Amino acid sequence: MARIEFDNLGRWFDGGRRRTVLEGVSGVIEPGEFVVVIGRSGSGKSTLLNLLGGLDRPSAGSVRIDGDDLATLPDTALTALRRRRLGFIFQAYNLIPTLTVGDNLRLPLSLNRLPDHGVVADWLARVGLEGRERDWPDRLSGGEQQRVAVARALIHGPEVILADEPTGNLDLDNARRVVSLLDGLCREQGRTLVMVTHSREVVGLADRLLTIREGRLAPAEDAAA
Ligand SMILES: Nc1ncnc2c1ncn2[C@@H]1O[C@H](COP(=O)(O)OP(=O)(O)OP(=O)(O)O)[C@@H](O)[C@H]1O
Repeated sequence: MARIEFDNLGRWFDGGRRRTVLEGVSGVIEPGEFVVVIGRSGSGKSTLLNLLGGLDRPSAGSVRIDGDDLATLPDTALTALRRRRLGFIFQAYNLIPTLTVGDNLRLPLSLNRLPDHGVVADWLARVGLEGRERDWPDRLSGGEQQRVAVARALIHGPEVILADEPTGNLDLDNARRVVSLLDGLCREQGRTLVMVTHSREVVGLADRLLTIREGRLAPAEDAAA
């Protein structure tokens, strides 16, 4: 299972003047942990998540997954690692609108050369959407679309799930359902879950909290402050 180590991570953007978004962020996420990332709007949470998932490259420092530094992996190896070992969930669901629900779920299977053999139907049942395989994503409610996105993130058996405000567009009931599904499935299968959220309720479910304050990691002892 994947161990994520990040060391002295920095990310800045050079416009007219340099804008530092993250600085000196270090830590380790152990296999099977549920880690929640919190912090004010604009503090750098999504930036950190994108760096951990290899969707963005750091300006300084490193991210290692099982010792492999993402920055030194060739693009093809990084793509393969993201595709096989990571699953992503976003606030806006990001289902492919021109594919049915079933085909959205088949995509990570075919990208990883895994057979379907009832896997899609099985995952739809797990997220409470049995029989919706032939529906188009836009015929589903927001909560249903996000549950498809949960299934799509997990269906190929990735070791790590990275979720960026997965409940940001949902009402409270749907938010609770999506989070308990994700938490339950990840725990049942020993997957690591790293979730950015503004929800205090989600914080209570997590094993550990990372608080980002103006681009830096707050010390653990005052993380809840
Ligand atoms: N490509 C970019 N160029 C310039 N600035 C950027 C870029 N990407 C992000 N930023 C800036 O980095 C800061 C942190 O953004 P980030 O999305 O990580 O914050 P966040 O904590 O996830 O915020 P929110 O809770 O509002 O989603 C913001 O001020 C943002 O404008």
